[in-house]
Amino acid sequence: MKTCITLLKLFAPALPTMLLALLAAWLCMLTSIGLMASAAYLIARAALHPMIYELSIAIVAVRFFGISRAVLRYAERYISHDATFRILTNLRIFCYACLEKIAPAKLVGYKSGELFGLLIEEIDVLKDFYLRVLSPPLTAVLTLATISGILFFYSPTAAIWLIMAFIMIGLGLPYLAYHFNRSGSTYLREAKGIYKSECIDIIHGLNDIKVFHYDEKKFAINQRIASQITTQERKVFRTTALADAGADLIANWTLLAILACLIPLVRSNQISGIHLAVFTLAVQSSFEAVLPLPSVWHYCLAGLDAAKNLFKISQLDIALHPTAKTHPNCQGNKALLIDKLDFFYKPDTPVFKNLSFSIVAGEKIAIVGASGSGKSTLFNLLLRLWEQNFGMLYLNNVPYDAMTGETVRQAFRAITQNTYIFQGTIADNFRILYPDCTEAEILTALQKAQLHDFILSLKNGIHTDIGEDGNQLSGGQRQRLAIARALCRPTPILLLDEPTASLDSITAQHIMDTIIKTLDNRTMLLITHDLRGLASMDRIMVLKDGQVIEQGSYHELLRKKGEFSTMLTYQRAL
Ligand SMILES: Nc1ncnc2c1ncn2[C@@H]1O[C@H](COP(=O)(O)OP(=O)(O)OP(=O)(O)O)[C@@H](O)[C@H]1O
Repeated sequence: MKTCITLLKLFAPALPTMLLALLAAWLCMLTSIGLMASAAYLIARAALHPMIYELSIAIVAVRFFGISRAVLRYAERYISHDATFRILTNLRIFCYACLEKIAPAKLVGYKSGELFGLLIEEIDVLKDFYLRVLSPPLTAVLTLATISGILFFYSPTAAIWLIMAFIMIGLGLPYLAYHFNRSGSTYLREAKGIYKSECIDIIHGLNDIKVFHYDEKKFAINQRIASQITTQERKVFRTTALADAGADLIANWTLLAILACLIPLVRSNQISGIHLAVFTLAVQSSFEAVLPLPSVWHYCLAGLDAAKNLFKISQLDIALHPTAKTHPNCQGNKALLIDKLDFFYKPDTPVFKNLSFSIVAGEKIAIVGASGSGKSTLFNLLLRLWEQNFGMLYLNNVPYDAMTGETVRQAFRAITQNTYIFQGTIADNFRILYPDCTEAEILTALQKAQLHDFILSLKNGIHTDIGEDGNQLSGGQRQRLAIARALCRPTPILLLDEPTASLDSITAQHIMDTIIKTLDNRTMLLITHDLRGLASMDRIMVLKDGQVIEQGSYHELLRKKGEFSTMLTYQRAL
């Protein structure tokens, strides 16, 4: 029920268009019935060889209903598709806004196939909810009310037969189809999600699949799921086809029953034989409104399930940022305070326990530590991509809980281990971040990242298409492009997670020198495994078991001969 209400709220902006489309559908159905009735009248009357002028009204009626039916059908399709596209726009914006707020923290349990399904398929199902689920029953009810009302005037029994037939076709058959197919439909939805994840897995892992000769096994798994889906789909469509056939059978038998009610009226001269033909064809034509109903259940269930999945995602945002209410101004140079922070991905394996430290505005800090010690996790918490379990983070003395994730992120620019290069040109990748960015700004940033010469050697320069995730660049070039993008405009705090890991040591050193020069008095946090070039940092923090076990300047730590000094000695020896 709650899902239906939320769904209808999303449909609300398209309500006037939907009502207009419904009116057009109802009028179209009436003109369709009018066409059959006037044609029946014309044929039956013509069979009695009347004077031609006696048929003129019937001829005009046939023309009128014939033309207006086509016009109304066009209008109905046009308006209902307009309503559908309005709904689609609302749903896409809603879904994207929800995903954007909760990614990545609350999406960990989701497979990429499921998310892909959510963005494409589930929204497609919902977009048709009006056309396939809401409109057909409403049109059927309006048509039934009109035709049974007229029929009731001549024969109440015939009207009752018609109402019963509509109920059986519109409710009875859909219920039976639902009953037989419920588990099949649920299975289909789940299996399709798994199938999509498998396909995405194959696309991402194509190289490794080939290298490790995993092709046959992987494709066999995929084929098995695909054939299970086909078998189940066959079952679902068989039931739907049986329900459609049942609907035709009920319609024809009801027509016979109505004829049986009307023939005695002809005998007793209460209606003429011509009227009998008119009623028969009008009733037969009215079934056109109810015949699509047996398949409504299928679309209705699919739509409600899709809506549930979508709204589940919208609920996750409330869980992620429960207390974000104010939007303090976070511009200017920032200081950070991490106070008694606890964090875990899984309750039994904490990443941080009671972690506390502070960063003065303008400080350049390196965070080092063994692999898995929580360095990248710290960045994710600073960027509020994840929420801490206990403790608090402060940005310029403002607690994170008092800000939205978006406000927090405005203070940062980050190069993470998985920085994504968007599909399009080099310039596009800058303009995603800064839409008004000039060519000169892009070139200056590229120069800082030592990518300038390479880009200018390309035929189309910064307008060169670099493919999906920059796959037409080398790993090091992709990394330098990410650095250039982050340095394009000044930002209060720069977070760098191993920004030069795929670069040769000379280029890496040059880039780090440029970054530090560019930053002036702005804050920088650098995660690195390369301990040699850290002398220029104000402070180095060593993370171990979720704690800062050592901190100080490069030379202080060397003198101390603790963890950092040991790590550096090992690295030099290597
Ligand atoms: N999304 C996740 N879900 C569950 N556990 C995770 C997730 N991301 C990281 N972890 C775990 O959290 C711990 C810290 O990981 P993190 O990536 O922060 O380490 P790191 O110090 O950056 O490592 P590296 O130097 O190898 O990049 C690791 O034990 C890792 O297995």
